[in-house]
Amino acid sequence: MDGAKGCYGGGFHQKRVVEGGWLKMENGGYCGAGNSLSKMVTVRDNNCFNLPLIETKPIKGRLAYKLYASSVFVGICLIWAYRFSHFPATIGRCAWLIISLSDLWFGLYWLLSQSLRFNPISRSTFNQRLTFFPAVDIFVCTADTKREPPIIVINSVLSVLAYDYPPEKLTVYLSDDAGSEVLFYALLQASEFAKHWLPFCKKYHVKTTSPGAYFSKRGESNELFDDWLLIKKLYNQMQHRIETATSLGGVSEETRKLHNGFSEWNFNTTSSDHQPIVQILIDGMCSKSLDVEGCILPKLVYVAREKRTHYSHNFKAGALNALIRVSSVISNGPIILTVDCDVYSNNSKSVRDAMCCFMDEENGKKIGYVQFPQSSYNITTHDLYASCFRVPNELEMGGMDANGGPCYIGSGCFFRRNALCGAKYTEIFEAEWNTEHTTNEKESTSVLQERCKPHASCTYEKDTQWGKEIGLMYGFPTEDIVTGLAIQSRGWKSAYLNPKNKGFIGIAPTTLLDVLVQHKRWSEGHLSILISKCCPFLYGYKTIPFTLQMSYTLYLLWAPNCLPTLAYVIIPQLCLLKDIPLFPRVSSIWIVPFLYVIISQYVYSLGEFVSCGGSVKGWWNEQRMWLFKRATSYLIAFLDALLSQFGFSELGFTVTPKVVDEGVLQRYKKDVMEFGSDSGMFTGLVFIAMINVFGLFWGLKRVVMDRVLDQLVLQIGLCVVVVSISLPVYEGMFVRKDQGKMPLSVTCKSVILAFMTCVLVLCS
Ligand SMILES: O=c1ccn([C@@H]2O[C@H](COP(=O)(O)OP(=O)(O)O[C@H]3O[C@H](CO)[C@@H](O)[C@H](O)[C@H]3O)[C@@H](O)[C@H]2O)c(=O)[nH]1
Ligand SMILES: [Mn+2]
Repeated sequence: MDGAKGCYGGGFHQKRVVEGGWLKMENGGYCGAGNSLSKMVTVRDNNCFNLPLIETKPIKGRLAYKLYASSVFVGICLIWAYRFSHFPATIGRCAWLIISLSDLWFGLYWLLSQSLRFNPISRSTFNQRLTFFPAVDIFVCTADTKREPPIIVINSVLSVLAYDYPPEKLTVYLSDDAGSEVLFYALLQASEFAKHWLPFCKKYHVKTTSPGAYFSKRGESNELFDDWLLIKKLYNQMQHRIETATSLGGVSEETRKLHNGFSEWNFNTTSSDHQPIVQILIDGMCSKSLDVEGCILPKLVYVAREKRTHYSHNFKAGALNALIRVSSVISNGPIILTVDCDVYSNNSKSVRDAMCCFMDEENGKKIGYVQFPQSSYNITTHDLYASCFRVPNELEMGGMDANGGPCYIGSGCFFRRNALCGAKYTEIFEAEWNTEHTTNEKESTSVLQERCKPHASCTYEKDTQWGKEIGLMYGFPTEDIVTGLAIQSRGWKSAYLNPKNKGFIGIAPTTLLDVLVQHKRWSEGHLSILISKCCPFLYGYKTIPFTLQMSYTLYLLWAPNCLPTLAYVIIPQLCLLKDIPLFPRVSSIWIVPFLYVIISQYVYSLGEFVSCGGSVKGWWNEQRMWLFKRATSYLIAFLDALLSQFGFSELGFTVTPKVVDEGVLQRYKKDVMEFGSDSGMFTGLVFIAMINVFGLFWGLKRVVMDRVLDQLVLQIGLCVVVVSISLPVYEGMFVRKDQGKMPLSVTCKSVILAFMTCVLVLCS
């Protein structure tokens, strides 16, 4: 059979060029060489009756929204007009200019945000109509056994192994960037437990197929009681063994004899320096890969790509690219699912749902990837750190979908392999689904493993397009967004699926600092995309719709938001001390657009939040995080992105911790904000909180003693808002006694700093 057909580059004849060991086809597609054994079938009848597999509906209430948005726009223009026409002649010119620019920024940013709100859509699938099941390769990646305990990783792996999908079509790959023997041991344990767990899930139609999550829920019916007890016991035993190995940081000599794979680890192996390791734990062919009921199990593969200290490994993007290549040798599924190690599958039908999008007769072939929302199971009632992404998940992603497709957010995303590997979409593209095993059945597992290793080596990518045009893109802390954008710029659409029964559930960070550090990485990554050649307006020029470019830009501009926000929480307050008005008098007609825009936008945003399922308190918490992120993470990210643009700062990836100690957890559960460490970020927060207290006192003093309310109302109002948003900060400084309170050093530093600033302003 012709080798070109083994690739997923399109079903027409291409001239092939060999580039870095990979075949490059004329239409821009890449694929692994060496899968020429595969047979291709073009599937036209994806279901018996040719009924649609997906349904797309607009989200309601758009006309009312458009009317409202127009009125806000008028208000914004009036504010701009006021700023322009009332430029002060003498004092306060500089402050006025800064606040005017901030108003200009906020207005323009609001305009961008409209691209997500005009025509959002939602999709539903008819997965029972699906009759053809292409092979799916599932990638789980982990990097750090301390921050990402093996038992969490194992639960994710088990959850995706147990998908309600033909098992011979599934292969699960675990990428271990920690190169840890303990994790290998844990996966070995999981491969044994899977033999009991998968039949159990099938028998009782378990939807939440992560055993940890499943057993933490109560209320099982009596009918499955015996089975339930038995399987729970097995799970607990496995958990115990894995946790013991984790705490010992290694496995015993006895255990090492259990599997040949342990020979890959010796005294010299460290997480940052080791040879490539590929171990097929369940190979789907021999009798060992049957479950206790005699049914076939999905394949399971452990991969630790080669790491050498003098080679940059490109973090998660590098790990996933190694998996793309290794998987092309072992299973070469035309669909790839990526999940993070802390994300488990919560809906056993997700693969079928995603497949509906790819196989839909009408629009399916254009779809390059299908994204599910990110949710977390450890969110407290009022979501203290705003980790729910409620409005983005429920509304904004649907808005992007209408504009050409959601962005890729790193986890819970199904890709068409060839779209991910650089193929361009063209009208004549015909999807071809591989229906048979691609591997040579006579080949032994160990030979196959050896054949995979070069694909996971450090040098493989040298002088190739990997990380540029093939696979996940390198050079950005947010590889996800830029990769999604690249795929869309190659002509593919994407789809967003948000079924009621959440597809994937992860773990949200549980301390303020973790959240801020995570947002720093994101916003820095976003800004570096915007100022690179991947800027949506350039990169997506003529290839993605203008509204989609706008939607991307809205996210990519997170970091610069710090400047106008900081201006708004510092300058009007300092101006209060000097009696400089920055807003219209209450008696002036110009106050109307200000009040209209401020009040209506607050009311609208509350309404939007509540209609997406949030609570009023949750909304308030989100407002607080809005300010905190802008004042800290975004500022540092902004500076870092600029520095790295000029080559002064190195790319990094701080892995978000998925576990915390008991005390922190208890406070988190009570919605008590966690400070506790001496971080520069907190110094900034206290500084702002104090400036606003001083401003408020001074303003009130003027009102009471000199009766000058008229011209300072909005400025005083602003202080009141910032002070009430910052209540947890004051509490952390002056009231709390627990470990999570604001460290005294931070309090002293920033109070003195704020005080000095105010004194300087007063004396100037
Ligand atoms: O060198 C590395 C670093 C990280 N990871 C993995 O990447 C995933 C995401 O890392 P995490 O620390 O959990 O980051 P988050 O901030 O939670 O991740 C969000 O943001 C990332 C981009 O910044 C995306 O890749 C993620 O999918 C998205 O959930 C985890 O599974 C890690 O194990 C690696 O495999 N190798
Ligand atoms: Mn994560």
